[in-house]
Amino acid sequence: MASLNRIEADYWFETPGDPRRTAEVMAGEQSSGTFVAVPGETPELMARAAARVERLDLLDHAQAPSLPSVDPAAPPAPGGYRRARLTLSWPLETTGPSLPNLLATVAGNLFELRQVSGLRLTDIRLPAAFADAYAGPKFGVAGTRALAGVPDGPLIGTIVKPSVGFGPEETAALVATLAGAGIDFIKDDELQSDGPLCPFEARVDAVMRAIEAEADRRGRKAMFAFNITGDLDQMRRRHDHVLKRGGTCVMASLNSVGLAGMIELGRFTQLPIHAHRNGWGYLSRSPQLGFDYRAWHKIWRLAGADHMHVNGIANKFSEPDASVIASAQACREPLFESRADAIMPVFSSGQTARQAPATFAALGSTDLIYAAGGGILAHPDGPAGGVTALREAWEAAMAQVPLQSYAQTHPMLARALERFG
Ligand SMILES: O=C(O)[C@H](O)COP(=O)(O)O
Ligand SMILES: [Mg+2]
Repeated sequence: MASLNRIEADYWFETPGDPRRTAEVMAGEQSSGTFVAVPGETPELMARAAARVERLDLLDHAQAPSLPSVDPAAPPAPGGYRRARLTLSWPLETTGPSLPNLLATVAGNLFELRQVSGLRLTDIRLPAAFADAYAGPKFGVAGTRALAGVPDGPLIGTIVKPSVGFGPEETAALVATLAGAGIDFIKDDELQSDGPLCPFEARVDAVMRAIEAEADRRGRKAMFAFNITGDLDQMRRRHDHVLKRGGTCVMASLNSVGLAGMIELGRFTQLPIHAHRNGWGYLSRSPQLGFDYRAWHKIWRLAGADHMHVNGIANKFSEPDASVIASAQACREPLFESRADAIMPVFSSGQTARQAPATFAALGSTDLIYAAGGGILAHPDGPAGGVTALREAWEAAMAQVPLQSYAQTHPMLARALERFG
């Protein structure tokens, strides 16, 4: 982010009223003002504390409001619903470099304002004081590669599936097979943490025995992201247990642990944090409401996320490919000029060998974790065949050889293409 002494936030919004007046309402609501003038809101106070409208670009009109209004029976706005792009700024002095208070400021009581019929936070830019206050990712791309022993190329990964139901030993047996096949990365599914069916510590112990045994043979330790999602004490205890057993990654569900949870984990951790974004749909699925990933991910990355989920090309959800790639590219851009803080985008959701070429072509980089759950485990020759097939798919993608041609001399890839056609 550029060097600034004000916080900046970009929005897309839609309004039945005058866009300039709406922008001023947003700035007022989120700084010194309220719905009516109050004593003390002097020009001097506003000069030091008020949010400022930095830029307003008018866009198209919509015939109908994108979001329901307070009075659904109200007649349509005579001139239609004007859309606009807006940049607001705030003096750093009002919030200080505090992520939770930043969130309440740039994404607080805005989305429900009656003056808007659509509102989306599209980006944020922060003063360097935030870089002093938050260390950001401790491992990022380089640290993850070093711990996983993968100096270049994608990290080929999977998710333990069935997501829940296996006990510790069944999980470890699957992990032994995957590690034996040369996988780089495995994660718990977000549904698996510390239930009685698969207690956390027993799972870590069994899985790490399998991983260490394979690491002794191969000289390279597969990275397993153990899901430590819980309250603060639980997360600290689980982190320490993973560390003690030689594990190299912990995972947390961002929307479950919340921002304070992630900040605390970011400060505490001695391991990379694999940040799962489950729940993202309720923050983003309507294009006229919520967040762009570019804005949202910056907050969690600054809090300490080293890997962040971005969905995947031709995913099993509803997100278009262009949006997935924009998210992944955002993870690769530095947050601050003063430090290298790129993080690993995690492509995951219905990924198979098939999407490797398009992913590589669109991203133009192999700094990613490519995690295929069903796409590895449901391979006709079993999970080991799935790992081999996915690696072959990426070899083909990087060499720009069509998958079908490469499959002629790579039977595991050929079987994957048949299975996931
Ligand atoms: O947590 C995840 O990333 C998903 O469970 C992905 O699973 P899938 O590869 O089987 O879709
Ligand atoms: Mg999952």
